[in-house]
Amino acid sequence: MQASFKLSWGCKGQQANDQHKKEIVSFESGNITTADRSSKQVWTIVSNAAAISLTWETSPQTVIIFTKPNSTSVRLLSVEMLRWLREHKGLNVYVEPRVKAELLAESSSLDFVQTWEDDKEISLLHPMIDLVITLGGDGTVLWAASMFKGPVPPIVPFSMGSLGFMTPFHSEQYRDCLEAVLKGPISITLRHRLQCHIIRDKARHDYETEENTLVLNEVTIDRGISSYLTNLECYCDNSFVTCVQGDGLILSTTSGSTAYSLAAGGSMVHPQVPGILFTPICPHSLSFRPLILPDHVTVRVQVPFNSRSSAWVSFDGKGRKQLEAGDALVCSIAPWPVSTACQVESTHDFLRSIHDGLHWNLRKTQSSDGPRDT
Ligand SMILES: NC(=O)c1ccc[n+]([C@@H]2O[C@H](COP(=O)([O-])OP(=O)(O)OC[C@H]3O[C@@H](n4cnc5c(N)ncnc54)[C@H](O)[C@@H]3O)[C@@H](O)[C@H]2O)c1
Ligand SMILES: Nc1ncnc2c1ncn2[C@@H]1O[C@H](COP(=O)(O)OP(=O)(O)OP(=O)(O)O)[C@@H](O)[C@H]1O
Repeated sequence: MQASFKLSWGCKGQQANDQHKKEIVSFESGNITTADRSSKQVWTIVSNAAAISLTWETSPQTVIIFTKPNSTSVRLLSVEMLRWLREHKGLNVYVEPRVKAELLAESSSLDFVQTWEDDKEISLLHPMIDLVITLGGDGTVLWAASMFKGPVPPIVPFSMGSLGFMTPFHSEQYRDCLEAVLKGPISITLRHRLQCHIIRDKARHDYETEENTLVLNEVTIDRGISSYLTNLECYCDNSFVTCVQGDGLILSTTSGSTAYSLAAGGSMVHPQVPGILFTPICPHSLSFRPLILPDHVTVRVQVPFNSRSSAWVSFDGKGRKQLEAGDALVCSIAPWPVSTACQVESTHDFLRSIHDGLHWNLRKTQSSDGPRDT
C-alpha cells in the first residue's frame, strides 16, 4: 500500500484555494496526476509559481535509490544511506538490478536491499514506492523520472555531479535532510513532462502506434549524421507554425529550459510556469526567434515527403530514433508531472541554480567612484 500525502498551495504565506487546485492536480493514493488540459485557465492558476508543499498523511515505507554508474563516491554513499534507511528508519529499500549485483559482490550483509528481475516488473513496483532518492547529477534525475511511465513518487535529488541544476541537496547532510523529508512537510517543484509519440507514415493505417515516451527536459529532432539541413514542418493544434530549416528543433519543458534549449538560445523559464518551449537549433534564417507555447497545445513535427534527408529524435538526450519522410512526432504535456523536493522553495532553488550553476548575469559591480547624475 503506497503512502499517501496531500499537496497544498501557498502564496507568500497565504493559503491559496486548495480545493480549486485539487480538481486539477489529483494526488490520490500518492499518485500525482493532472487533469485534462482542456481546462486551460484553471491549470494556469494551479501552476502559477505558488509554493507547493507536500504533507505525508501516512509515513513512507518504501524508498528507491537511483545511482549514477561508475562513481566510487556515489557507491560508497549509497551503501551508507541504504544501511541508515534500513537500520535507523526501518524502511524497505530498493535499487536497480545492476546496483544490487554490485552491492552483493561487495558484501552479503546488504542482502536486505530489494530489486526486480525483469523490466516488466518495474510497472508493478511503481505503486509500492513512496519516495525516490537520486545520487548523481541532473542526468540521474532524468534517468529516475524515465523509469516511471505514469505517476512518479516525490524525488529527493542529492548533488553528486558537477552542475546539479535540479539536485539541490548536499550529500554530506543526507541524514538531516532525509529526516526532514520523511517527516514532512516538503516544499516541492511540480515539473511538467512532455509525452511524445512517433507516427510512422508506413503504419498510418495500423491501430498500434509506437508507445509514448515521457521526457522531463526535452525532445529533440535533429539532422543526426546527415550533412543536409533538416526540413521540419511544424504544426500547433493543426495550425501551421513554421518550417524549420537548420540543424533541428527542441521541444522543451520549462524544467528543460536551462539545458539544451538554453544552449540553442531559448529563454530560461521557471520550472513551474506551464508551457512548451519551441527552440530551433542553428536555423538558417535571420528571423527565427524561439517561441513559448501554452501548455494545452499539441505540437506535431513532420518530415515532409520532399525532404532531402531523414531526421533523428532523441528523448532527454537518449534513445535516438530515425524519422523518415512522412513520419511525424506528436508532443503534448503529460498528465504525470515529476515532483522534486526543494532545498528551500521552488523559486529560491531555481534562482540559486542559475546563479551558482550558470553564473547568470555575473559582472563586476561598477564602482561608485565616477561621474553621476546631478
Ligand atoms: N548543447 C547542449 O547544451 C546539449 C547537447 C546535448 C544534450 N544536452 C542536454 O543534456 C541532457 C541530458 O543530460 P545528461 O546528464 O544525461 O547528459 P550529459 O552527461 O551530456 O550532461 C548534459 C549537461 O546538461 C546539464 N543538464 C541536464 N538537465 C539540465 C537542466 N534541466 N537544467 C540545467 N542543466 C541541465 C547536466 O547537468 C549536464 O551538465 C539533455 O536532456 C539535454 O538537455 C545539452
Ligand atoms: N541509474 C543509472 N543507470 C544508467 N545510467 C545512468 C543512471 N543514472 C545516471 N545515468 C546516466 O549517467 C550519465 C551521467 O549522469 P549525471 O548527469 O547524473 O552525472 P554527471 O554527469 O556527473 O553530473 P553533471 O551533469 O552534474 O556533471 C547521464 O547520461 C545519465 O543518463
